[in-house]
Amino acid sequence: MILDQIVQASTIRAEALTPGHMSRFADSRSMAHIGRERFSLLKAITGAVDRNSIIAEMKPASPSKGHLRAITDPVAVSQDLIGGGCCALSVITEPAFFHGSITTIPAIRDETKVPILRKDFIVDKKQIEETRNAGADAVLLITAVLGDQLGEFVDAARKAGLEPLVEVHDRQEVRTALDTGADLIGINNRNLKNLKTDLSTTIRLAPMIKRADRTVIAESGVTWPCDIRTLRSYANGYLIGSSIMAAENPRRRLEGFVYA
Ligand SMILES: O=P(O)(O)OC[C@@H](O)[C@@H](O)c1c[nH]c2ccccc12
Repeated sequence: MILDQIVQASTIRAEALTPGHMSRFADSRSMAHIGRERFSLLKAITGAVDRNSIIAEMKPASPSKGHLRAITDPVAVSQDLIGGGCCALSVITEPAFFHGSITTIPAIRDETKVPILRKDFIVDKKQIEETRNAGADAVLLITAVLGDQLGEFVDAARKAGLEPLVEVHDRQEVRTALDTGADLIGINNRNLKNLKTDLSTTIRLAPMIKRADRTVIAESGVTWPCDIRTLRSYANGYLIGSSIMAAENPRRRLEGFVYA
């Protein structure tokens, strides 16, 4: 199963993280911590009034789609997406299966005046510290990966000054996620076991989350503006990667979602 392989590779990388590695992105101007202003993902999602809240994802490749877009100039890509009206950026940092890199975050952070979400398979608390030092504002925590450790990781993220976005895919995972007190819950429409997407996952799970007064992000499989219209009464925001990255003009594709 692909998820097991990705988690295994992430675990090996995380075990190799040393304190020197974790602080290698620290801002030289302020020694231990980066000087970048902080941006709230929750506020960015719930604060948009005249547009849809889109988290645009910088993703070079994926196990399901293969090559999407070479990101040779991350600053240019991120500025293009911000110009297109996204409320936040998601940066995939997983190297082996998604061709991402943690270095993309420090490369763009000083120019980026929207929240930055680090998207990876977090399995070790050392990665939380690494995420903060890289300059991210929020971190993805996957319920299917962390299981009963989820609560601990939510607390660790908050302690590090990061907003956790907790990812779920079924009812049991929603219950686990709600128990941690997480404010932001991402419903992954993609089944990580067979990589198939089904937008009705959001329609099925969102009411449980809204009833608990939490914010819902619809993740994966949003391909066209009509998908936003389908999910509008269920989700507060949308996380979109492949459709934007594979478009000939990513900014224009993003604008279609923002103003759908
Ligand atoms: O490219 P899409 O179908 O728009 O999906 C984006 C995002 O939801 C997807 O990349 C994703 C959701 N959860 C993840 C966990 C790890 C890596 C990637 C992901």
